[in-house]
Amino acid sequence: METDSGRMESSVWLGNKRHRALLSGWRFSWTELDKKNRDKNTISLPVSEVVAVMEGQVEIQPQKKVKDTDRDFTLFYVKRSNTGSGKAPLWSLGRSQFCCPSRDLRDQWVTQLRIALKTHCPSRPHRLLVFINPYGGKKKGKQIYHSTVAPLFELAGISSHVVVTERANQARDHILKKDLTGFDGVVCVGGDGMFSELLHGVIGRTQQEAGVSEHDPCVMLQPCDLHIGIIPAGSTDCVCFATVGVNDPVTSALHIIIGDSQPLDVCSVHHHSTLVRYSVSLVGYGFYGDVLAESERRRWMGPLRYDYSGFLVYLCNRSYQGIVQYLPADSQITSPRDNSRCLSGCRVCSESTERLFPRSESSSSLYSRQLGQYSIESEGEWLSVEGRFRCVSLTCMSSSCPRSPKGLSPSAHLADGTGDLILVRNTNPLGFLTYLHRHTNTQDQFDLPFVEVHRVKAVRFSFPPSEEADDEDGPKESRNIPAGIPGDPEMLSDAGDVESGRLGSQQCLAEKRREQGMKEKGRKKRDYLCGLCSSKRSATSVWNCDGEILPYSEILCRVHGQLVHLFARGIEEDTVSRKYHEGSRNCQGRCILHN
Ligand SMILES: Nc1ncnc2c1ncn2[C@@H]1O[C@H](COP(=O)(O)OP(=O)(O)OP(=O)(O)O)[C@@H](O)[C@H]1O
Repeated sequence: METDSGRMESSVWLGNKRHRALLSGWRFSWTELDKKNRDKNTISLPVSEVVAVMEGQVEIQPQKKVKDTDRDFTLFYVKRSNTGSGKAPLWSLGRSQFCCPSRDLRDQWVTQLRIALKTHCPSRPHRLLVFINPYGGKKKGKQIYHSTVAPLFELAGISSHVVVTERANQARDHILKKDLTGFDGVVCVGGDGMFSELLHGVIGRTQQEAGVSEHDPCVMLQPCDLHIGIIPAGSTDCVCFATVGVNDPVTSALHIIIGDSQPLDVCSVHHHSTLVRYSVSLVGYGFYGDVLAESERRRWMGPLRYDYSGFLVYLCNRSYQGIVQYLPADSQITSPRDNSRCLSGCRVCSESTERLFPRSESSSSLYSRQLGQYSIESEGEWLSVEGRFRCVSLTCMSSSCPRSPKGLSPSAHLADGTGDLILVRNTNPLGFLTYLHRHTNTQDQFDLPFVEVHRVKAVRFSFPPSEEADDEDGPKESRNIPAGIPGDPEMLSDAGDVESGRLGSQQCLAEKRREQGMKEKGRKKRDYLCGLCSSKRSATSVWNCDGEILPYSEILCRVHGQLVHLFARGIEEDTVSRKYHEGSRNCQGRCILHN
């Protein structure tokens, strides 16, 4: 046996096999030895992934059993298993039971490992406030928490205060108003709606305490200290998937236990001088707004309502007029088309931490200095795009989900202080279907003539002055001809109208009448299909903000870099993401795989 500060080595037994156990700094390993004392297999893990060290022979699954033997100790740790489906690895609770030659040595191992845990994992939570939505997803929130998560928290020595919600917004109000002294984090057991409640509560409370007005879009919001954990138990768990890589309660619970910390950009949405909501995944107008509005009317259908509504809205074939202004981010740093992916330990995001929070003697004083200087108007040049759009989307993350493993914007970063603005101009139904379908396969959804994507810091959406009250089928269709889009039949026919008008020949007029007749027919067909949707055919859509309908159409969105922290570490690398990088020609060595 050998010990010195932070290092310990000795023989131990696992079952009937002799091993050499070694604790060296931030790693603990055990190596099987053969009869001639030669090394066989080694298992090595970072101390930060040790969940607990217990004296005796301890089991917690299927139920807790403790045999208080003299020479044994049991180690619980994070174990990864590949799902084989290209997703990030699932985490489960690994367990190894060590037998030492003496009780003294056992006690030394337990002490040294616990000291190492304290030294190398200072940010683990000790006390958590947990909100369970009993009606989220398949209504299994309480069961998931009590049978799967609570035993893990107990094993790790985390005490939790559990609130089972009785109404919507109870979790948000609790965080805003109640005393939270002593809590190291808040956790939701539910879906994206529950996460959003915690997000609004945590940001709102932090700004109240700092005396910052959330309504001012130019204000520098105060970053939040209280971490947020998500135990996925909803029908949509996109935020969990995009920040952990899988929707699995055990994986998420283990990330919370070991105190992982993932900063996250948040987008504030304003209408004039009022804060409307915060968003982390999607602020979407047009198609995504219509699908949400449609699905809200069909809540009785359960999770199936999203597919059904998506299908109906697609058939309606709608597009909407608007002006999108955006403040571009520095394109020298990253671009939404650089084929990189924001994975665990992302260099782009950590360099952005340096940019957003440069080291200084007092970070708070730096913050207050920046507060006075920031102005959306003065930051660079706003660019403007006007036209008719199938959808306008802004996302602060890839927004990947099990159905769309690459997400809305595959190269978006979780914490670089930017969002990706995706503009899908009006196109024919087949073109739009191609765009939607590319979210589910490896093809580039931005490589289409009617799609553009920009990395941005802020976005404004408004209507052209003459369009606000107009109906979609009024004369404006011919007034606002979107910029020429090669290969788009619908756009080409509009451009043809203008050309024929200039020639003024009888032949062209006859041609134009024929085309208008066809358009009329097409419109009748669309009107019929729209009749299937419950909503009235309208000149404007609604905004879908992380699954909530916004009450305003004209909005200003601003991205706040690393405003909150989740108990997560981003998506761990898997074989699919490696293929994705290897296939890329534009990577320029910025993605973490090339670090
Ligand atoms: N006890 C409750 N009763 C009614 N609504 C609640 C309750 N607790 C939370 N909510 C609300 O329910 C909404 C949906 O919850 P959650 O996201 O957990 O489940 P979900 O099944 O994924 O949601 P969705 O119905 O949006 O798909 C949230 O917006 C939340 O505000």
